[in-house]
Amino acid sequence: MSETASTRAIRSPHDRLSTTAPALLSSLVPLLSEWLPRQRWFAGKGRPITGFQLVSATELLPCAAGGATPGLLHLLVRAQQSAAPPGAPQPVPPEHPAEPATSSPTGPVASGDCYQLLLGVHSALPPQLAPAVIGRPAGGPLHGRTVYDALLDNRLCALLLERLRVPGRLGGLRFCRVADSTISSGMPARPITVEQTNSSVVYGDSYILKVFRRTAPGLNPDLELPLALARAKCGRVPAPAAWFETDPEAGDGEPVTLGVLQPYLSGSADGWQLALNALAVQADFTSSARALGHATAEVHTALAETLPTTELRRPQLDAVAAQMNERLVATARVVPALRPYCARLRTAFDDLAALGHDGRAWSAQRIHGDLHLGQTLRTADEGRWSLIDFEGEPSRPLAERRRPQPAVRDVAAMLRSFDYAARSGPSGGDPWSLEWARRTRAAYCLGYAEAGGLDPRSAPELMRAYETDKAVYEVLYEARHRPNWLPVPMAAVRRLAGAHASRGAAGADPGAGPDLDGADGRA
Ligand SMILES: Nc1ncnc2c1ncn2[C@@H]1O[C@H](COP(=O)(O)OP(=O)(O)O)[C@@H](O)[C@H]1O
Ligand SMILES: O=P(O)(O)O[C@H]1O[C@H](CO)[C@@H](O[C@H]2O[C@H](CO)[C@@H](O)[C@H](O)[C@H]2O)[C@H](O)[C@H]1O
Repeated sequence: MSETASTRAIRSPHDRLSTTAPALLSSLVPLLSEWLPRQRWFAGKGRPITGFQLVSATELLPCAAGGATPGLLHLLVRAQQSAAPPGAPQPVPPEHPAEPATSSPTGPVASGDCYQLLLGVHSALPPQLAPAVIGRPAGGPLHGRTVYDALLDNRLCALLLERLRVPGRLGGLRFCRVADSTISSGMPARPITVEQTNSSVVYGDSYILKVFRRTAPGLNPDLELPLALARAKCGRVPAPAAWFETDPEAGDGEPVTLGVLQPYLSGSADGWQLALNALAVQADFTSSARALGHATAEVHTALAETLPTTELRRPQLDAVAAQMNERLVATARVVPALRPYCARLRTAFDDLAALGHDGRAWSAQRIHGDLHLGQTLRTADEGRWSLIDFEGEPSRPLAERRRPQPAVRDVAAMLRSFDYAARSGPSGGDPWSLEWARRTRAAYCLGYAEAGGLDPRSAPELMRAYETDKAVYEVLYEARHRPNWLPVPMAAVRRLAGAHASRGAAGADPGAGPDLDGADGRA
């Protein structure tokens, strides 16, 4: 296993780590090799780790031996991985190559995903932190002490909040606070336990800090877009209060966004749970969906007003269609069940490309990029919808996620989510649930158009192409993360492929198409 500690990037307020970086990394390698692949947020599951590179290390609290209090170490570690071992079942490969590594004047930096780790270091770990243990290094500067996931230690999480309250630099990190935000001190910290892509900690009932786990150079859209929306006075997205990033003056290249603190919408419920609750008692969801359509359109309008927009003409539409096609081919290579539908699904992408052939232009803007019911919160008191998690699809490269795109891509993604809800749960996929999905989808589109968004019914080719692309993404996502869920996007694949067949054979079939009809104001 290879190990590289780029000492240039190792910063410590006490400059202790810079001299011990290689020994630190060597002592952590056996621990991380075992612990990292077990984490929900580890993106490279199924491929053996062949080496580590220590990109940066910062002591946030001294980790000196013999102390009664824990130390806190911030690390950025690149995990190098090979393909699956010979003879092992082939894992679903990553959808994209690892994010490009930051260049270094000392030479090329090894490729591989870069992860953010916050490590607690303690001589005598309290028993309640046993689930957080990573291991005990057998040598190096932390020899004999217990290293553990600091984001599960309320005391260390509280310290992180203190750092965010006071803007400034520490080692290789920079802590930033929005000018008019008031963050009180001493709020109790608790990690959240829901399934998520990153790791989040709630402070009191006031703030939530998301710590990005897989990092990439550049501004994370989950900071960029909420900041822009706050500037535009859009009240649909919690406005960031503080964040931290790598300090561009301490390292190379662009800052890497590492974590964002935003108001916690206490007592709110997420749209996924609300939709499942409605389905469980056969309740109507159209008024909620219509209101969610309003919220989505408001966010899109604000994004288009504050951030650059562009136009998609023939060359751009051709490129988008080609990219969708590539993803289809790549997914079918590893999910054989998709293969019989590829030819008919491809017609959706051909129709998208054809839109550019008559000289028309379509507008593109910054969008959410991974909109689904789990990214929506409805407040308990006012019943008002908010949108969260603007990171985009986590498996796509950052540059792609930050590109302007047609806003209907978010609409199509949300329509997929209503379909997911109707096909999950005990009665998933029964006729009543499917009719629930059809009405809910229509109400959402109606709300979106009412609040000024492009009426999705006026862009059926765009909608079908983006819905198909999303279903293909979901096929890969489920194959990789939740194989039991694969039938859900596969049902959509059959429907969307059937939409082509019925269009060719017998004209429009409302049961098989993108289901945009029926928005009859019953919401
Ligand atoms: N501002 C907020 N207020 C209340 N809960 C939130 C807020 N932001 C996130 N959450 C909760 O945290 C969960 C994870 O947040 P999310 O941003 O989706 O993280 P990830 O990108 O890691 O999946 C959400 O599903 C939601 O339950
Ligand atoms: O966790 P993220 O928010 O980053 O998003 C990823 O995981 C989602 C599942 O948690 C996944 O969403 C898919 O499943 C949802 C139900 O669990 C459903 O509502 C969505 O429509 C469906 O796409 C999302 O695609 C993925 O990027």
